[in-house]
Formats: sequence, structure tokens, C-alpha cells
Amino acid sequence: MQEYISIRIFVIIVFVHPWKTTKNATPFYLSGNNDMDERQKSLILNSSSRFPPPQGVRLSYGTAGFRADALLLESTVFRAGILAALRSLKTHSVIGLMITASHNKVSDNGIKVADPSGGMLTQDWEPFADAIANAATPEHLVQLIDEFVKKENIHFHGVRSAEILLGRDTRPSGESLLEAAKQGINSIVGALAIDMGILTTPQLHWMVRARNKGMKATEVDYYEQLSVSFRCLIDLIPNGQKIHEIEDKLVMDGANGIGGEKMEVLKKMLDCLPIEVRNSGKGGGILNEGVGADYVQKEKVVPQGFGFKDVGIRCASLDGDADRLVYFSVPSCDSNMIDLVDGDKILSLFALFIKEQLSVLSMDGNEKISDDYRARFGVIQTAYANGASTDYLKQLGLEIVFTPTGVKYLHEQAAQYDIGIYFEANGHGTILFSECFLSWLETRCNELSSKNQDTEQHKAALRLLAVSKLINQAVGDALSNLLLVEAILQHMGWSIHKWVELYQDLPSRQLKVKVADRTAVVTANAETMVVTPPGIQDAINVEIAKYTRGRSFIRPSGTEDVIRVYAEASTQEAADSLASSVAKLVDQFLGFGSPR
Ligand SMILES: CC(=O)N[C@H]1[C@@H](OP(=O)(O)O)O[C@H](CO)[C@@H](O)[C@@H]1O
Ligand SMILES: [Mg+2]
Repeated sequence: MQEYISIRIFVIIVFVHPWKTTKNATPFYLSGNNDMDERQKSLILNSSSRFPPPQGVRLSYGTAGFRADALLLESTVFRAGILAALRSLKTHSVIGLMITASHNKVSDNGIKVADPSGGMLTQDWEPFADAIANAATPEHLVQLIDEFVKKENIHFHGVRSAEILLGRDTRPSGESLLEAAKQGINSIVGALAIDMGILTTPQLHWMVRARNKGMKATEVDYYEQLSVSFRCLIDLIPNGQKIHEIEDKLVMDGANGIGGEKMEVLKKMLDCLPIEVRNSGKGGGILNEGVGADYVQKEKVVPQGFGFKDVGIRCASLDGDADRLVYFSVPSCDSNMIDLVDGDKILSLFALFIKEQLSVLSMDGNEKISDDYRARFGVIQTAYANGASTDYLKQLGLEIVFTPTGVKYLHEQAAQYDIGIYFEANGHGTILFSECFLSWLETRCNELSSKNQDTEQHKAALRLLAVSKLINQAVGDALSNLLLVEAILQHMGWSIHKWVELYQDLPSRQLKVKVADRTAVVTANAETMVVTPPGIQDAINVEIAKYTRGRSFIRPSGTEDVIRVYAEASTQEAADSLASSVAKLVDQFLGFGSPR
């Protein structure tokens, strides 16, 4: 027996050797409780000594994980690997790790953790993420992990090993950071790292969710689910609705990132949607430079590769990791300005469509019949939502909730509804359906189809079910959102011009101000009000009061070392002027020369 145990331990050492990948690892046991034994501790000590943290830099798990210059990130990514493995042990579920810096410049990179639901890492674990990322020595790192493992009651003994799916975007730094993540994962006994290759961020989140729900979860399954549900929506379009104008092709800007490449694959499975992909990264363009959703939404000008030849055409821009989507059209050859359809207008289009289907579903002819299930339908926005969009949504009679910036807040809020639509103005968003509503919908659909195949009610139920499959339930997904937009525009018979005119955006301006310490700004009321430093909010209010329909707020960015200033007003000049006065206030109160 004694001999048997020592053989087992020997096998363990071979399997978890940090220089090797653990692709073939199987579950095994080190200790039967939530204490890390000496072997586990020395494994972390040894491997982490090869990833010293950068000097003089404090990293924080911000709005969307850790993000910084890629050269600073090896140690952080290694430690995020450890965190992901612990999270998997704790939840007995598959966890995701995505290496991306989204719309940031190509020299940056980042890492974020996908929780078992496919959503963002639970906020409860963020302080631990911050603490281990900044631990100065391997010894301190081990101490923090040891304390956390006890506090969270994480057991290293168990029938399931930890499993982490890894994805990365197209950044050149991704490969070496992936290796660092694997080594972090491999330094936790029983953890298995599975490299899923180069993916869009939403694909990785989708796979994590699908794996944990026991559903088909490969990349091919993802494309199949999207294309089949898209086809279903197209087949349900009322006869005669298709107009010529909208049958024109769509031109998509891939931000020289991963989205273009993936759309080329998806496109082959969509016979009913002509798409031309530009800025796919193959033609030598630089990731996110003068291209992509962030550039288009913030600058409101045509991205590189687009111009007067595209006047009047329906165009879409993705960001570098394909979780944001905006549409635009080029109104004339005379300038490089665009008509922008931002996340707020995508949200409005989705809300209109869902509302229409819900109302058809509850009617029989002209009579309201089905009161047996009242779907709670809500819309979630942030302070960056254009004021005109909020007015429009209110006028549709929808319930609107505001949260702080960051998908983790919006998603959490949307999950409170049977159907919750959330979007950031920058184009990140999705529609969440509750399990309860979906199971009611499936039953209703079966009832309706057994009675009569062709009723409007049945079609509305089928459409809602198709939307729930097309739209990514884990995070905002530019590819699936683009397909839903295309299906709805065809359903409504709308051109992009009709969509642009749904409401008139209030002119707005966003600025960034570098300050000595951005954490000095603390906000409240979904970031619409500054609590500290004292006095600045009153000064901002004085500026706002000078403008018709003036609105302005400031907040510290979670992804860049800046304070963001947002302003809107009745004219562009007024919005620009309000933004610049508020930026001056930020500099006065918080700039490098400010009295602190
Ligand atoms: C004004 C703005 O667009 N802010 C973005 C940006 O966050 P900041 O915390 O503002 O840097 O990146 C986040 C992650 O992609 C996104 O969720 C958020 O909406
Ligand atoms: Mg992104």
C-alpha cells in the first residue's frame, strides 16, 4: 500500500511538471482538504519565479480584465492562469481564459476570465485577481493563494480536475502570453489547459457556456447554430416584405482583427446574405488603427478602406476581438463623415422587433388572449447612451435601467428579466432570455404548432426561439448581432437610411484627460455623479446649465490610464464646448499641477 501511494505521487509529479502541457492529464489527488500541501506550494513557487512581475506597475482587473502593454503582462497572465484553475476547482466547471486587448492598440494585450455561465468572472473574485497580479514575490503569491483557498474552501481533492479553455486574438504577443497562461494553469495540480486557438472573444465565452451546459461546443457547432437560426429567421419573413434596396450587399470592416477571418468562414454557410469583408488583417493593415468599431463610433468618420465608392451602402464595423458592432453609411462624397448607427440604435432595433413578436404572441386575431405568461422585458443602458435613444425607448413604453460602464454590470442587470436587452453605445451588447421564459415559449410553440402551423402567433414564437439561439447568451457578439440586425432589417423591409432616421442622435463628444491619479475620482448613480474630489460635480453642473439639453459626466477609465469626459447638447459646437470646459475642470482638480 505504501509503495502504491509513492508511485501515485511520482506519476503526479511527471504530469504536472510546469514545462509540459497537461493536455493528457487526468484527475488525480494531492490532498484531501483545502490546505495546499508542500508539493503544490513548491510547484507554484518554482513556476512563478520564472514570471517576475514588472517593477513599479500596479495592475488591476478593470472593466474587462487586465489590460496593459503586452511587454508588461507575462507575469499577470501566468497568475490569471492560476486563478482560472482555482475558479474551475471551486465551481467544478469549465472556465475560459481569453487573451485579448479588444480595441486597444496592437502593442497592448490583456487577459480576462470567463465564468462557468460564459459571462465575466464573478466580481467577488476581482480583489483576489488584483492581489495576486501585484504580489511582489513568489512567496507572497503562494501565501495569498493559500489564504484564498482556505477562505473559499477550494478542494484540491476531487473527482473532477480543473479544465480551462484558452483563446487568443490575432495580436503577435498572444502566442508567448498563451504559453505563460498554460504554465500558470499547469502549476495547479489537476488543472487541464486546452488551447482552442485564435478565436473571437465571444466564441470562447460561447464555448465555455456550451461545455458547461453539456451542449455541442466546437467552433463548427458555433457556426452551425448561428447559420441555422439566421436561416430560420429569414424563412419566417412575411411574404413581400423584401425590398430591393436592402438586398444590396453589406460591407464589413473587420478592424484588421479576428472578426474578418471568422466572418469569411461563417459567410460560406449563409447563402442568403451577400457580405464583402474589408480590413480582414490580410492586406497588411494594422489592428484597430484607423479602422474598427471603436474608431468609427468615437471619431464618426469612415474607416480606412472605405470611401466615396461606398456612398449609400450598408456598412458595419467590428472591433479587434469581434465583441462590438456598429453600422454606418457614407452619406456623400464630399466629406469623410458618416451616418453612425451605434449600439443604442442596434438596441432600439432589437427592442422594436422583440416587442412586436411579444405582442403578436399575446394576440389571436385582434383579441388579446394569452395572459398566462407576462414576459418581463427590460432594457439596460449606461450613461454613455445617447439621450435621444433613451427618450425613444421610453416612448416605446419600455422599462429602462442604467448601470455603470462595463459589460459585467449590464449583463447582470439584463439577467434579471425574462428578456433583457443590454447595449453599450460603443456596440457591445446582447439579448438575454431567462430559462423560465424559454421553456414556456417552447411549450407554447408546440401547442400552437399542434393546432395550426400557419398562425402569426406560431411564427412569432418561432422567431423568438430563433433569436434566442442566434444571439450569444454569454456576451455581446458582433458576428451573431450582425446576423440578427440583417434578419430584422429584412423582416421590417428597412434600409440603413430608414434605421438611421429612427431618431436623431443628440450631438455628443468624448474626451480623455491624463491625470496624476485617476483612482481619485469616485462616482455614484451609475457614474452620472462625482462624489470625490469634492467640489468638481458642482463645477460640472455650472457648465452643464449653460447649454440647451446639456448633459456631461466624468469617470475613470477601467481600461486606460485616463479620465473620460462625456458631453452632449443640442448642437455639435455646444457638445464640443461643454466637453472641453469639463475637461479643463478635470485638469484643474486632478491634473499634474492640481493641488492634491
Ligand atoms: C466609453 C467606453 O466606450 N468605455 C469602454 C471601455 O471601458 P473604459 O472603462 O471606459 O475604459 O472598454 C470597456 C471594455 O471593452 C467597455 O466595456 C467600455 O464601454
Ligand atoms: Mg472588444
